Amino acid sequence: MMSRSEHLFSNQEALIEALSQSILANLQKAIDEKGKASLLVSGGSTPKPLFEKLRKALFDWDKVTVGLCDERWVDTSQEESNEHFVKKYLLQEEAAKAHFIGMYCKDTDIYMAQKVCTQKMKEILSPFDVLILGMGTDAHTASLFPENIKLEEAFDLKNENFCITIEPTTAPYTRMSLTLHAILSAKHIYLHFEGKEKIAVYEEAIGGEDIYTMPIRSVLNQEIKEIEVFYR
Ligand SMILES: O=C(O)[C@H](O)[C@@H](O)[C@H](O)[C@H](O)COP(=O)(O)O
Repeated sequence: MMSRSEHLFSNQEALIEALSQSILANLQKAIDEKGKASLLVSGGSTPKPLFEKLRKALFDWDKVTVGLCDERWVDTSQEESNEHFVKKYLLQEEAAKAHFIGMYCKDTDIYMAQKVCTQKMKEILSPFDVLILGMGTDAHTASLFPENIKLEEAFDLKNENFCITIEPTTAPYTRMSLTLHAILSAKHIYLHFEGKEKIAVYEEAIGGEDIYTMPIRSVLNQEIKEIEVFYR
């Protein structure tokens, strides 16, 4: 049976240090095996200090391609864009040498974009080596929001689409999200969250079954892949 491994920290510095070391070690393993690595990251406010740490690491960043777990469908010049966020906080200093493949395609209708994104990700980023998820206090992960009409399709492991459009009813912006199938295809999956409120959400998530009310459960309570939880 696959499991969750939990890494609980008492302060942010120790968490970021351990998480960044673990991520870099797994990227290095991929580079040793196949000469390149892919790193899928999430948006939100939590990853900022992690990105600021990672970007300083002396590493073969030119062998790394960075992609996204989800994107808000706004122009990449806007602060709300995850592409904007990743370019601003991760792809700097040493990590400026990394390659980047975003989800947003300017002149494509978002529903067509599902196909374009899936194709791009399968060709360039897959197999995913390292994937880092976040979690909202409503128990969403990537852009898989609770009680959303698209969740059934997003959770269907026979659905080979990597990307799905979601219109959250509880959060702004139409989104593009990785599907569960895409998330669980990653070799190393991390969940990173911080704060008491999210710890309570996490405890509730691992204690229950309904993945539609708490989408993070689809990742936490499955037996296909191990998930490493870094939290404080
Ligand atoms: O683009 C997004 O919205 C994210 O990828 C999302 O899934 C995020 O990880 C959580 O919302 C947590 O966000 P915070 O770190 O801001 O709480």
